[in-house]
Order: sequence, then structure tokens, then C-alpha cells
Amino acid sequence: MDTCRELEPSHIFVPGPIIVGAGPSGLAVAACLSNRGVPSVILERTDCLASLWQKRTYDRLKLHLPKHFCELPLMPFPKNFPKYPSKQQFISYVESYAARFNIKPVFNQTVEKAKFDAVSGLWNVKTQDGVYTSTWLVVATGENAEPVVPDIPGLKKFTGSVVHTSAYKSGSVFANRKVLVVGCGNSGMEVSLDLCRYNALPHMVVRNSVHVLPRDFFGLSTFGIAMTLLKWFPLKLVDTILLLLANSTLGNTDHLGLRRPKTGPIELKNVTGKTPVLDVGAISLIRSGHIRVTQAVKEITKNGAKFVNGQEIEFDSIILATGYKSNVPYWLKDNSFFTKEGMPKTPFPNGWKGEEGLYTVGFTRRGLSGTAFDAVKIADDIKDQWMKSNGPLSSRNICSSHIIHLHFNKS
Ligand SMILES: Cc1cc2nc3c(=O)[nH]c(=O)nc-3n(C[C@H](O)[C@H](O)[C@H](O)COP(=O)(O)OP(=O)(O)OC[C@H]3O[C@@H](n4cnc5c(N)ncnc54)[C@H](O)[C@@H]3O)c2cc1C
Ligand SMILES: NC(=O)C1=CN([C@@H]2O[C@H](COP(=O)(O)OP(=O)(O)OC[C@H]3O[C@@H](n4cnc5c(N)ncnc54)[C@H](OP(=O)(O)O)[C@@H]3O)[C@@H](O)[C@H]2O)C=CC1
Ligand SMILES: O=C(O)C(=O)Cc1c[nH]c2ccccc12
Repeated sequence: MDTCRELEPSHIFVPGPIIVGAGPSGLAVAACLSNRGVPSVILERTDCLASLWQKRTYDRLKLHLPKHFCELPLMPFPKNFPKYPSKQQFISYVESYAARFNIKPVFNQTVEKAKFDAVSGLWNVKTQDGVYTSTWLVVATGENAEPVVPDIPGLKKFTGSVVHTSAYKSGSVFANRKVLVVGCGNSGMEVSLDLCRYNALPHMVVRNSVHVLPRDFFGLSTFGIAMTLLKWFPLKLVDTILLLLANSTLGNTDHLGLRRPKTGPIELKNVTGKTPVLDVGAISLIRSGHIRVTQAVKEITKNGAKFVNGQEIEFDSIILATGYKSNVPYWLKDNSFFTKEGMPKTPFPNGWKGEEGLYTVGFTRRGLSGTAFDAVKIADDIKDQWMKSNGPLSSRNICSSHIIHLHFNKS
């Protein structure tokens, strides 16, 4: 794994690919490469594996999809794990995964800049400590790299606490507090639910339409049902069935302030990437009045919020459940493969490969199953190139100092 050659203290040539990010995606690629005899180096900005899961998620989090849909390649979840593993179980799975494939990322390396050098044909990847160089660059920094913090009018005037869900651990510190939760995706719903369980008083902002589906239907996961139906029926029919199923278990959610989009849940996910909410209990708390649904915020005041319908409510705290974004545009330079939002322009299933040795894993908007798909494709592709330059018939030493000197002279 860590067979890179040190050229000078701050400049390292990596014979195999450089992978940016030690989340499930980066680890999956490293494992698949290792399994095919290709070494790699992972650069990770934090001091741990799967930092999203370890540092930026709440205590009560469980996987939303049954474990077999969230498996990384080459290693299933332990049999004794429940259908929906907890955050701690998922982290322990990821740690065993890295140990099994002897993956040792270089921690505390924030990639600040990565650029392809057409002269040497190599990628130069700069961290705060130096430059790493390789023929291949695998982008594995994730769809959730940075919190989205919207510029809501008046937010700076608010005197109470404001946190993004990525910094929320549990409702224990919010007991008996009135909390405004901005956003009603899976994070907004689950944080509101958690707040209720700690006797806080959440008000959840729903500014738009939203699809809510039950996580399970008579013991079967709704996601699993959808995947099975999609093998046999057209997408629109599957969406109709899912909505019938949702109405039969959750009832009509319109009068709770949760209007459904005109487009069905799976079609909407495919077209816009917007994940339907998989309900694990928030809907019944909305129905019972424990979670209040509010309209869009007009402005935040010193002590609370004014809403578009003219209502004004005082709050002790605000939780921004406003989602996440990719950070690729901040560090990947001169690149036309990604949109300005940092997502591959090429849609699934072909978004994993760019040009000049560039790859991306985990940007499919298909969660961990998308990661597994990308990782296998990337490892197969790089292995073919690796064999050509390092196989028994190869006459080329890709670690040649000639290539490195060329590069140094240019920079
Ligand atoms: C609350 C929550 C729950 C989720 N639940 C599920 C679920 O149940 N099932 C599912 O399939 N998906 C789920 N997801 C989707 C999630 O994207 C995946 O679970 C998974 O974490 C994606 O892995 P990744 O490696 O692509 O990204 P991440 O897990 O985000 O890992 C990316 C890594 O890159 C590092 N990094 C970022 N920028 C840099 C840089 N410039 N330099 C160096 N390192 C960098 C980060 O520190 C991080 O460790 C959930 C997401 C969230 C937010
Ligand atoms: N247990 C699990 O497996 C969980 C999984 N997740 C996953 O993590 C990912 C991120 O989810 P999440 O954090 O919920 O983010 P999402 O992007 O899914 O949702 C963001 C929410 O914030 C709202 N929003 C954004 N900006 C504003 C604004 N300025 N004013 C008001 N509302 C705003 C959006 O509304 P609008 O639609 O109007 O833009 C939307 O309701 C998803 O893939 C999700 O499925 C999250 C939690 C738990
Ligand atoms: O929870 C997430 O973030 C996921 O991306 C999991 C997921 C992928 N495809 C879906 C379709 C419907 C619900 C959840 C997912």
C-alpha cells in the first residue's frame, strides 16, 4: 500500500494511484486495487478513517438502507449485524475493512491543489506538507465534503446557538428548548425526531415539496422493494406503487404541511439527486404535534424567526439541516470533468472515469452501492494500465528518475 519513494522531504512519487479521501469510497478503491496487486496511497485531511461517519454525524444515526445495499466490495457486513447497522457498527466495519486490506492512509494531509502536468503526464497533488506525484488521481472526497450554510437574512443577528447538522450529536443539550430546524431532508427529519426524544420543542422548516416514504413496509425495506420492482416494471409504475404504499402506511401527508412533488420519488432522485425521506418515526411525531412544521423563513431576528406567512416565533437555537456539497472545485484545478458544483458531468454509470488518469468514486448520488460500483470499475481500469507498465513484458520503469526530473525542471 505505502510503497511510495521519497524524492526530497516534501516531494513524493507514488507508483500507484493517489486517492484523495479515506471515506468508504477511497477505502473501497484502495482495497480493490490491493486485491489486484496495485499499490496506492490515500491522502486524508482528518486523523481518522470515514471521518464523515466518525466526526460529522449524530449519535442516533443508523444506515437507512439494509446492510446488503451498503456493503463495500470484497467484504460483507458481519452476519450478527442488524438489518440497519448503527453508526458505531458501520464505523467498526470500515475499520475492519481497512485492516483486512492493510490500508494505511496518510492522515492529516489536506489536498489543497491537484493539477495535471501535460509535459510529464503526471498529477501533482499538493497538501500542506508537500507534493505527491502519480500517473493516476482518484477523487474520493465525497458528495458531503462540506456543510451547506445558507445565507438566511438576519442569521448573524440571532443571539442563540446556530449549528449545522454535521456538528449535531444529540438533543441532550436542547432539553426544553425551542429549536428551529431548517430543512426537511433525512437529516432535518431525524434531528427533529432526536430532539423530541430529549424533550426539546422542534419546529421544522418545510419550504418546498418533499417525498416521505416509510423505511419499511410489512418487514421489507421500501428501498429493497423499489429495487426489485425496477427489475420488472417501468420507473413511473414503480413510483406509483411506492406512493400507494406510502399513503397506506403514513396516510396523506399533505395536511401535515408535507406536500409531495409532482414527480415520483425514484424519478426525482434520478433526475435531481434529491433523496426521498425514509421515515423512521418523525411523521408520527408531526402528526401528534411534537414536531411542528413551519413555512419558509422570511428572516431570522435576534430572538427567533419571521416566516413567509407573517408568523413570528421565538427560538433558543437554530439547527441548519440544509445539506452538504462537494469540495472538488476548491482544489482540482483546470478541470472540465466536474461541474462547478463539484459533481461529475457524465451521468451514472459512466461518471467514474475522466481523462489523463483521473477517476472519481462516490459521486453517483446512489450512496454506498454507487461507491461499490465505481470502485470495482476504477480498480479494473487502473490494473490494466498497471500491468502494461509493470507487468512481465514491460520495458518501462514507471518510477524512473528521468520522469521525475523532467517534472522538477518544469515546475
Ligand atoms: C448523515 C448521513 C447518513 C448517510 N447514510 C447513508 C446510508 O445509510 N446509506 C448510504 O448508502 N449512504 C449514506 N450516506 C451517504 C454517504 O455519502 C455515504 O455513506 C459515504 O459516507 C460516502 O463515502 P465517501 O467516501 O464517498 O465520502 P465521505 O464519507 O464523505 O469521505 C470522504 C473523505 O474525504 C476526506 N476529504 C475531503 N476533502 C479532502 C481534501 N481536500 N483532502 C483530503 N481529504 C479530504 C474527508 O475528510 C472524508 O474522510 C449518508 C450520508 C450522511 C451525511
Ligand atoms: N440515516 C441515514 O441514512 C441518513 C441519510 N442522510 C443522507 O445524507 C444526505 C444529506 O441529507 P440532508 O443533510 O438531509 O440534506 P438534503 O440536501 O437531503 O436536504 C437539505 C434540506 O435543506 C433544505 N434547505 C436547503 N437550503 C435551505 C434554505 N436556505 N432554507 C430552507 N431550507 C433549505 C432543503 O430544502 P429544498 O428541498 O427546498 O431545497 C432540504 O429540505 C442525503 O443523501 C440523505 O439521504 C441524512 C441523514 C440520515
Ligand atoms: O441515504 C443516502 O444518502 C443515500 O444516498 C441512499 C440512497 C441511495 N438511493 C436512494 C434512493 C432512495 C432512498 C435512499 C437512497
